[in-house]
Amino acid sequence: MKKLIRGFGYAFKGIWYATATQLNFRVHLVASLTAALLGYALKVSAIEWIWIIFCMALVLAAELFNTSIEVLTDLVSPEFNTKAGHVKDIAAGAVLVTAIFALVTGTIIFLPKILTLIHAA
Ligand SMILES: Nc1ncnc2c1ncn2[C@@H]1O[C@H](COP(=O)(O)OP(=O)(O)OP(=O)(O)O)[C@@H](O)[C@H]1O
Repeated sequence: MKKLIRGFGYAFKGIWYATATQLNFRVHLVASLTAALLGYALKVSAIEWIWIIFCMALVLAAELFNTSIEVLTDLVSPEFNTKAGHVKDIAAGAVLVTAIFALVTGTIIFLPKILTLIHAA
């Protein structure tokens, strides 16, 4: 049990490290909070909540993996190295793919509701 709790501690330490050092991670946190507030305000359905939460988890987890890969790359290859550059670029590309997916999903969920509100006003 103690080991399990210690494991959670390490995981939160990692999340805190990413929050403190990565501007992109903080941007994704703010975007997640904004999506949650929009979801609440626009009374999205249970299925839509699942998609919103899935997008949040996907993007934040991708950003955590990206941060981890950046740290490991800097450790293994502190000097300029073309392959180290590729490793970081590919990891950043993976985050971009998840962020685009989240943006498209958010647009599909929120845009019709926002347009309905605008037309009703
Ligand atoms: N050791 C390296 N060798 C070659 N290219 C690198 C190296 N380190 C970084 N790069 C290039 O610079 C880009 C930015 O790297 P950097 O480590 O600054 O990441 P970042 O996304 O700006 O994150 P952060 O600013 O949080 O460290 C990489 O995507 C890669 O193209």
